[in-house]
Amino acid sequence: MGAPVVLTDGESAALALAVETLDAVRLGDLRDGGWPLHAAVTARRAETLHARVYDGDLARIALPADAGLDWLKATANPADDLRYPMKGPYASLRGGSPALDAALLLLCKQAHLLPAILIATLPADAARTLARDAGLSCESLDVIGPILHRSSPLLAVSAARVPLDVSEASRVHVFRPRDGGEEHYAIEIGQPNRSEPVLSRLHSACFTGDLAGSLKCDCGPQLRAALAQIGTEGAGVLLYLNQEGRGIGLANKMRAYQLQDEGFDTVEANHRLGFEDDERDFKIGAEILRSMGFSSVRLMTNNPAKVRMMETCGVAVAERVPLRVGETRHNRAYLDTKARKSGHLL
Ligand SMILES: Nc1nc2c(ncn2[C@@H]2O[C@H](COP(=O)(O)OP(=O)(O)OP(=O)(O)O)[C@@H](O)[C@H]2O)c(=O)[nH]1
Ligand SMILES: [Zn+2]
Repeated sequence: MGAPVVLTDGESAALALAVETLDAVRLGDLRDGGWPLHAAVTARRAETLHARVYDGDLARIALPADAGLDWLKATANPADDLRYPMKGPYASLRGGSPALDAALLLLCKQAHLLPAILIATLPADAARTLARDAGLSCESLDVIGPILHRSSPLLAVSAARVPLDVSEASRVHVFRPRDGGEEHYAIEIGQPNRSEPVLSRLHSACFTGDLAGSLKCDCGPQLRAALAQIGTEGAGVLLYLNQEGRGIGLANKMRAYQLQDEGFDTVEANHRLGFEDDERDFKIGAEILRSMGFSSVRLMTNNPAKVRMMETCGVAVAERVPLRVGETRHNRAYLDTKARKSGHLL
């Protein structure tokens, strides 16, 4: 929404705004407050900006006195990186704790905004008063930090029979994270035996591939092939996880596609935007399977990270079932990059 958020760590506080949704009026208000301002970006974005990283996976960047809205937007958004390659030089801050910045960057990612924030630092007492007077959300790092850093427990909300073309004996289950995040779905086909490895697919949402028939990826054919195979075998589960764009959201995936049209590959594009190669939380899939009574799977995937994460989360992978379908001349380079950089198996 672009509303400011106040986050305190006891003594000091950050009054923070996502750069993506910042406007000139709010920037003016923040400058008028007279508090020290800085920006925070992820280490991935800092790398592209040639800013020094002193804080692990993020960088706190000093705000030049004359830095306006354009400077901040360009710092957050790589859309103009090639047109304005000489942004900066950026001076990174060091010393002090970056814990508030880290939590705020996570909040940005969860809102599917570009991970870049403008932060005013002020004493906690003053921040609490300001939040109360202005009706702003005021959170404490003690409370919100642990919630941001772990995945939210899921609630099984509802389930019903939905006859599908691949099998009439299908049920759709809906799961809702308790923190109000995206819902996820499970399609259960037939009556899988809970005491044996279940044929399953963890599918990540891809609006362009699943629904629109995009040739840039292999998601649509993978979705249909997995359902068809489960239907043919007569029993299994397809999890449809709403982690669009490997967890960065559709708006950012389209930004990544724009960068890909400029010549960057799928991994480089994510990094330039400030994201990791893959921002998905694979634990969710394992949790849903366990809650449905499954402890062992025959996992349909080419992605070894999914296999590892399943095992780590207590779901044994009895077999990896390859899922190689949907190669086109548009996605050949994309699939090669995934094999080369993300370890996908061919
Ligand atoms: N950020 C980003 N996401 C993409 C891109 N292309 C596809 N996606 C998303 O990637 C997800 C699918 O992940 P993939 O890496 O293709 O495959 P996987 O799920 O890791 O592995 P498999 O199980 O073998 O399919 C979906 O959420 C897509 O929306 C891209 O270029 N950039
Ligand atoms: Zn896709």
